[in-house]
Parts: sequence; C-alpha cells; structure tokens
Amino acid sequence: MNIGIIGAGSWGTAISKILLNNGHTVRIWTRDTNVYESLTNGENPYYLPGISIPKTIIPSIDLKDVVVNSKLIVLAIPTQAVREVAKQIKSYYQNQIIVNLAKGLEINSQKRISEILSEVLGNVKYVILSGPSHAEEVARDIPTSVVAASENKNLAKITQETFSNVSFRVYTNDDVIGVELGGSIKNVIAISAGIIDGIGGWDNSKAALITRGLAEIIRYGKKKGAKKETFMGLAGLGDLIVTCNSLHSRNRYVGEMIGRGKKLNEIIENMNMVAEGIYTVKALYDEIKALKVEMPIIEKTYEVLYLNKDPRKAIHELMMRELKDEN
Ligand SMILES: NC(=O)C1=CN([C@@H]2O[C@H](COP(=O)(O)OP(=O)(O)OC[C@H]3O[C@@H](n4cnc5c(N)ncnc54)[C@H](OP(=O)(O)O)[C@@H]3O)[C@@H](O)[C@H]2O)C=CC1
Ligand SMILES: O=C(CO)COP(=O)(O)O
Repeated sequence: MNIGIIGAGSWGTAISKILLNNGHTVRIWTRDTNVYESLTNGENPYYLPGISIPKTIIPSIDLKDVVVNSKLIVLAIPTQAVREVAKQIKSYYQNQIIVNLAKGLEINSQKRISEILSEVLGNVKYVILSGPSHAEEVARDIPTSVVAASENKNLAKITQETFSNVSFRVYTNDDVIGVELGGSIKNVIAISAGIIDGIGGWDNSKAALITRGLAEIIRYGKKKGAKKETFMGLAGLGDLIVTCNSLHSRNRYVGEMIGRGKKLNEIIENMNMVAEGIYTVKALYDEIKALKVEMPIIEKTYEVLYLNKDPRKAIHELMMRELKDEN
C-alpha cells in the first residue's frame, strides 16, 4: 500500500521502519531540511540516533505530494500541531484513512485528535493507534503490542493488518474515546511519577500514584463516554506502566527533572522532543472543575508545573486529603 507519514520525529520514523519492513511504499514528510537530508542517507540522528532506516523510504518536504500519493495517512506530529497541519492538507485531502499516533488533548478546547480532525476535515476515516510503544524499542524490533481503535471495525482491521508483524502486534478496539483518553492522560500521570523518581525514587509512592492515577483516568473517561475496560488494556494500564517507568519516556523525564529542582521552562528549552503531558495537563485542569470530576493527581501536577508549588508540598496535600473508600 502507498502510505504517507506526516511527521518524521521519533515515532513517525520508528513506524516508518515497521511499514517498510511490512512491504509498503512509505513516504515521510518533514518540514526540516536537515531531517530530510539525513533520511535520504538512511538515518535520523535528530530524533532516533543509532538506528538505520531502509533507504527505500521516500522522504519529502512537500506535504501535498505525500498526501495525494497515499492511500493511508499516518499522523505523527504533536497534538498542538494537529489543527494547523489538518488545515494545511484540507484542500487536497481525498478522504483517505487517517491513522493517528498523537497522544494528547488540545489546550483551550480540551478536544481529542478525532474531534479536531472532524472539525477541520469533516467526516474522516479515523483510526487511533496507541499503547505501550516507545519508538526507541519499536525501531529495534523489540516485541510490542498496541491497539488500533476505530468506530468502523473494517478500518481498525485494515490498520491491524497493515501494521502487524512478528515484533509489532496490533489488537483492534471500537472505543475511540477510551483509547484516545488513555494515551493522553497517562502522559500527565507519567510526569507525576517522574517527580517521585526525581525526589527520591520511592517505590511505594510511585505504585500508589500509578494506581490512583488510573482511577482518575477511568473517572474522567467514564464522564466522557469511554468504556472502563479500555483503560484496563494496552491503551490504558499498559501505556501507563511503560510511560511511568521507562527511561525512554520524555514525560517521566520532565517530572524527574522537576523533582530534582529544575524549572519547566529550562527543561523544555533543552528538550528536542515533545512531552505531551505538559500541555494535556493544562487542557484537563481547565475542564475538571466544570465537569465536577475528582482528579487530585492531575490538579497537583498542574500546580507544580504552572503555579510553582513545591512537589513535596503537593505530595503532602495528596496524602492529607479526606479519607475515603477506594472505589
Ligand atoms: N516517541 C514515542 O515513543 C511515541 C510518541 N507518541 C506520540 O506521537 C506524537 C509525536 O511524537 P514524537 O514523534 O515522539 O515527537 P517528536 O518530538 O520526536 O517529533 C515531532 C515531529 O513533529 C514535527 N512537528 C512539530 N510541530 C510541528 C508543526 N507545528 N507542524 C509540522 N510538524 C511539526 C517535528 O518537526 P520539527 O523537527 O520540524 O519540529 C517532528 O518531526 C506525540 O503525540 C507522542 O505522544 C506515541 C507513541 C510513542
Ligand atoms: O507514548 C509513549 C509510549 O507509549 C511515549 O511516551 P513519552 O512521550 O513519555 O516518551
């Protein structure tokens, strides 16, 4: 199949390897000429150092060329860029399948990617591919399992068959809301898990935070129409585990640096790659009060990142909340 990948960051590049290995013709768009040059030489040292990319890949800096020549489009850019890029492709987009890889909520609108795309492009053939899948491992063919979710079972099945191989196993699911929310909110929980790593590497605290973080994701997800069981699967618990623990995680890293006393601005300035939780926490914080949904870990993470709250004080406040039943 002719496949176009929009975004040649770490995830777009790793996924290009999977698709090339599966025998597809892969075009990949980048707006950066340095990345373009590197890809023509079979590498992407800016985003995926040390990994060789088959030279059969077709890099491009022409977005229109990539879109019009693709039967399936993979969206591999950060959440906050999705609306802008969707507007750019709108005039020549021919209602091809869009497989979205981004995990986040839009600041101000609190929208999921599927909602942003349907606002800009209309009735999109939409699939979200999500789950515990760090690019650094996928690019090395380390066994990985993810979920392809779509309201249209056939689109989920096409995506499953297109992406699956011996080291990349794709399950289907019809709960788009749950899969999108699981992947988005776990990034915020991973920042808070990283804060605990940075403060002291406390195992008990981190296990509690991951578990109660999952409870917050489920609470919010149910209000938004997601199925609880989706959050117990790869796109929920699975991704939460990997992102809160992996040394590859950018979100966990941001938290670890905060826990060690660094300021958010300087952390972002020194990072080449996106940590989506930094933005998704803003979207959530604005919404949870209006929704009347209890998400104390999300609130405290926001206060630490944006209201200068001492992380130790935030932990103390979480521990001193009114005592309650677990469920
Ligand atoms: N990395 C991973 O392991 C995984 C990432 N994801 C998700 O995939 C999404 C992309 O992540 P990832 O590849 O890691 O991010 P990176 O930061 O590695 O790369 C982002 C890519 O998007 C491009 N980009 C950024 N802003 C814009 C814009 N405004 N217009 C056009 N292109 C833009 C960047 O181009 P430029 O260099 O020109 O800025 C770069 O090519 C995120 O939502 C992430 O959460 C999901 C699973 C795994
Ligand atoms: O979503 C991811 C792994 O599944 C990537 O997480 P980070 O953005 O924290 O690296």
